[in-house]
Amino acid sequence: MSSADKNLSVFKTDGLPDISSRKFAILVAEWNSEVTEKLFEGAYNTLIQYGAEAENIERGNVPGSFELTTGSLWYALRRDIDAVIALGVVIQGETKHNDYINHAVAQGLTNVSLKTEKPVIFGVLTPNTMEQALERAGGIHGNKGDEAAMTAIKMLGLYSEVARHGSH
Ligand SMILES: Nc1c(NC[C@H](O)[C@H](O)[C@H](O)CO)[nH]c(=O)[nH]c1=O
Ligand SMILES: CC(=O)[C@@H](O)COP(=O)(O)O
Repeated sequence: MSSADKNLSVFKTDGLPDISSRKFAILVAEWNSEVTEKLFEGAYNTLIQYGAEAENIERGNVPGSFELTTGSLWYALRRDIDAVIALGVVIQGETKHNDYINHAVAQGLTNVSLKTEKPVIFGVLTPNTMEQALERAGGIHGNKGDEAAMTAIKMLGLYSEVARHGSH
C-alpha cells in the first residue's frame, strides 16, 4: 500500500499509553531542510497532542540522513531517553548515492533499536522528487513526522504491556 492509498497522518488512536513522563529525542537531518523542518513540526506537534510534555522532547541536528544512525545511537544510549525519532529526506539523485544512504540508514536505525531495546523510528522520506517529498511532509499524503511520532508512542505502549506481563 502506498502513501497515496493511506494518509500518513491518519491512524488509530484508541488505547494509547500515557506518555506524560516519557522523554523523546527527535533527530533532524539538515539536508533538504525545507522538508525536514516540516517533518519535525509534525512529529513535535503529534507528541504534544497525545500527551508528551514540551520539556521532555529534545531535538538534535545531524548534517545528513546518513548521520541519523550514529546520532540516534548517542541519544538511545542515554538512560533518560525512552524513544528516538529520526527524520530525514533522501531524494533520488543522478547516481546510486541515495540507495546507499537509504539502505544504510534503514539498517543502521534498526541496529540501534535492537542494540538499545528502545523504539528508534525510521522517519525518513525516500522520494524520487522534491514534489513527492512535500506531498508527504504536510501535503496531500499527510506528514511522515506525524506517523513517526505516533509509531514511537505505540511502541512505548507495547513495551509497557510486554513489561507488565513479564513482571508477574
Ligand atoms: N543527498 C542527500 C544526503 N546526502 C548526505 C548524506 O546523508 C551524508 O551526510 C553524507 O554522505 C556524508 O556522510 N543526505 C540527505 O539526508 N538527503 C539527501 O538527499
Ligand atoms: C542522494 C542525493 O540526493 C545526493 O547525494 C546527490 O546525489 P547524486 O550525486 O546521485 O545526484
